[in-house]
Amino acid sequence: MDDSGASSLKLESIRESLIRQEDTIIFSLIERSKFPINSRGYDESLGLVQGFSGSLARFIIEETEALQAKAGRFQNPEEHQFFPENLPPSLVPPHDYPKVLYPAAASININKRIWDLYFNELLPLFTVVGDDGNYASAVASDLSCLQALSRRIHYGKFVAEVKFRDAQQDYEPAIRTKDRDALMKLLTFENVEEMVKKRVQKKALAFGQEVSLNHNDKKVKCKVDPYVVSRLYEEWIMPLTKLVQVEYLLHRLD
Ligand SMILES: O=C(O)C(=O)C[C@]1(C(=O)O)C=C[C@@H](O)C=C1
Repeated sequence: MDDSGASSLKLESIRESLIRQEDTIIFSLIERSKFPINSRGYDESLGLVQGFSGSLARFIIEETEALQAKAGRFQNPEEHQFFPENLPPSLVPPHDYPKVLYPAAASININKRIWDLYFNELLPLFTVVGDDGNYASAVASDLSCLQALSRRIHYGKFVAEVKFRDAQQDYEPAIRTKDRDALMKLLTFENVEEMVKKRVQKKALAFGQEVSLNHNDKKVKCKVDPYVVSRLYEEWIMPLTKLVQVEYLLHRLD
C-alpha cells in the first residue's frame, strides 16, 4: 500500500495503485520481448545448471527469491513468493507495515498458477520464436514480469478488504453461505474493467512504440502488441485478481 495507514484505505487509492502497476507490467513485458522465447531456459530436463535438477529459470528464480527473502522482500504483505518452501528468514529489521488484511490472508498465494500461465500461455504471445542463447538475461526479465503480475493479482486482497469495509452488510450473507458466484457478482464492475482494457492498450502503444526522427515515417511499430496487452488483462490478469478477491472474502469472517 502506498498510504501510511489502514484508516486511509479507499477504493480510489487502491485503484490508483492498480493503474500505476499497469506501467510496471507493460514495461516489464517490453523488456522481456527484447529476447526471443529461448525455450531451452525453461526445459526442466536439460540439466543446464550443474548440480541442480530443474530448469535454468527455476534455478535463477529460486536463488533470487532466497536472496530477496534474506533482504526482507517478503515481509511486505504485497509480495508473494513463487517458491515459498525452504525460504531463508529475513536478516533485516522488520518494517512496520500497516495491518490492513486479516492475518490468515497471508496463506493465499496463487503463484503456482501464475507461473504455469505465464510460461505456457502468456510468454509465447509477446515473444518471437527463436533462441539467442541469452537465457539468464531473459529469465531475469521473466522474473520482473512474474513479480509485477503476482503483485497486481494478489493486490486483489486489498481491493477485497476495502470493498468489504465499504459494504459489509452486502458481503456478509454471501460470505456466510460461501456463495462464490454472489461474491463474484458483488465485486465485479464491468465499466471499470472496460476502462482498464482500453487504458492498458493505449499505454502499450505509448510506451512501446519505436521513436523515429524521420517525419516521413508514418508507420507506428510497437515492441509489444497493444491488443495482446489488453487481452492479457481481459483473459487472465483481471479474472485472477477477482479470484483472489473471492478467496480473500470467503474467509473474511472466520
Ligand atoms: O477496481 C476494482 O473494483 C477491482 O476489483 C479491480 C478489477 C481489476 O482487476 O482491474 C477487478 C474487478 C472489477 O470488476 C474491476 C476491476
